[in-house]
Amino acid sequence: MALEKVKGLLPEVEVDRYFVSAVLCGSATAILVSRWVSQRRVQKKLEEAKRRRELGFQRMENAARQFKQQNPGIKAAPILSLPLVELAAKLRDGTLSPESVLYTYIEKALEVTQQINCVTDFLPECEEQLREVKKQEKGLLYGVPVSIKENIACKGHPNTMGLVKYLDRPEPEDSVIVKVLKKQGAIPFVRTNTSQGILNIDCGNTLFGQTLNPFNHKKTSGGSSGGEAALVGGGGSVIGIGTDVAASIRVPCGFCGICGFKPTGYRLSVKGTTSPVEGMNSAINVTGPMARDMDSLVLCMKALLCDELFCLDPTVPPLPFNDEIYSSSRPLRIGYYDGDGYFQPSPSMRRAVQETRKLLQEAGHTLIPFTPPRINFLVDELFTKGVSADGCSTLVENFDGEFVDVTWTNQLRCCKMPDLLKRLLALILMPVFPRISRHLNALIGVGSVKNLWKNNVDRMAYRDEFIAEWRRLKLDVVLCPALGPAFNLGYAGKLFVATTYTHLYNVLNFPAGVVPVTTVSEADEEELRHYKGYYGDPWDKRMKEAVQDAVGLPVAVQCVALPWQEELCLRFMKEVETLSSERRGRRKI
Ligand SMILES: CCCCCC/C=C\CCCCCCCC(=O)NCCO
Repeated sequence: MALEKVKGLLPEVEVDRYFVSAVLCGSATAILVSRWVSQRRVQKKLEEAKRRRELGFQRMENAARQFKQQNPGIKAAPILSLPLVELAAKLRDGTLSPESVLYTYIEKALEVTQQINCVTDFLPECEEQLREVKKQEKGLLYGVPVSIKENIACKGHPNTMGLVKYLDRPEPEDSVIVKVLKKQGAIPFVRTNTSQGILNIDCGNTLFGQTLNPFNHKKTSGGSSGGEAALVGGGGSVIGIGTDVAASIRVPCGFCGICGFKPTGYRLSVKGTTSPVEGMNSAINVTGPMARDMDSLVLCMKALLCDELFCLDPTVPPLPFNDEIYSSSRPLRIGYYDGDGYFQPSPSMRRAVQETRKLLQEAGHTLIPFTPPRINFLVDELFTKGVSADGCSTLVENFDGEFVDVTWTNQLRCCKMPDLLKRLLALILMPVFPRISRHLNALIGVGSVKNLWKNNVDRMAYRDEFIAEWRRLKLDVVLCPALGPAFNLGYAGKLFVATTYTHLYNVLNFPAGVVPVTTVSEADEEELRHYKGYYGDPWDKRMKEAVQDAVGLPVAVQCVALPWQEELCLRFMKEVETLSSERRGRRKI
């Protein structure tokens, strides 16, 4: 009846059924064919990139082999075991030649990447740089081979972030950070793997594959600077540079048992580095050093904070490294917390903080409990809503036409959901899983420019509140958990929100770094069996599964200072490193 009525309202037109079916079938075929053609194109590009990558590896392998044959007396082990400070000193005084160090590290990096797939490409121009450094005045990093995360521009190489669409865009010039490193005599020699699109704490993409943890191949190296952390942790590089907008230096460093430092945004240059959501300012993207020990991080920061940096990027404040603050031994007032109220720490994360707190107290510092204010508001309203202010459209566009890596499918599905569905699901989930419901709501974004400005105002107010509490307690620094231990493969891409411990300090824009202090014990593993999480929801269940089977893996703590107090933060990190390594030494006796 109703259909008849509607028909009656429509103008009388002769419809040729065969013609309509032909048009529909033709359109469907055209769509399928064009999709197939574009997938073939992507596939071809992927294969070509893999072939080029292999050729690059072979070329460097040959160069290293040739050098070794010509210099049979050079032993790798004594070079590879030198911490950066000693290595740099030996290079400067001529005890070691830049060639011997570079080719030794090339060989080692090849060996490490064959096991855990952490290097994306070798930089053949490192051989030219080898000749170049000899012509210039010896800098603080004279002759030191340096590894670079793949989203930091090296002239002639694309910043792909594991996305095929960027393969054809070689960078026209080095990033400022790379230029400064070269000015200081360093030799960038490899680029390292990232998560696809660099907004993930895993490290896998369809271009370069999955990077594994150097200590346990069933675990991820973490991300997004996971290639860097795995290479340094595996001994294939003595110093590397990563980027961090939420976790990407600190999480992989924690997972791979090395030190990593995220300075205040703008203290180091990000010119020439690609960010996961270009233009987004709700969490600040930074570059920072990653290395096996604290002295290496400090030497790298000293080298980077030089006139060359201030001249190449005038948006960086001209603040050279302040040795007086770094060298001070004045006792500190240290705030601490072992859980943030959003994601319950794993037993080893909490123990790492508690044991470090005790060591610091015994060393004469004052430890004061500290609670980050309004954590749900910070995570859902300021971080997640801020990062996805555009309803995730910038990020989703990045994945258009790409084969999506398994480490991303879960999260991308959430991001791609129509707003109405996100809202509906959030409503349904609210009574049972309130945390997941709030997250879904946040992924809708802010809706208007006016709301984005309001979000910015809220962020500033939150920062003032945080600083006021810090000041009320007269704190110098804060000690808190670093996410860990390394997740089992397949979990990181489903546990983005476990980055609360780190992304808080990108929203606040405070300097923060991680230092490994302990390893997972049998007792931690046993305690994990009773882990319920703060909410008992599917995320908590996943977290428990993610960190299981980790006995012996490294666990770090996080050290934080107020903005622009990089030197104080590094001093605190160094103290934590010294105290925990002394304790480990005592335990061995
Ligand atoms: C725009 C979509 C947002 C999706 C959901 C946001 C929630 C959590 C995201 C946290 C993931 C952080 C991974 C680490 C990112 C990072 O620091 N990248 C370095 C970039 O230089």
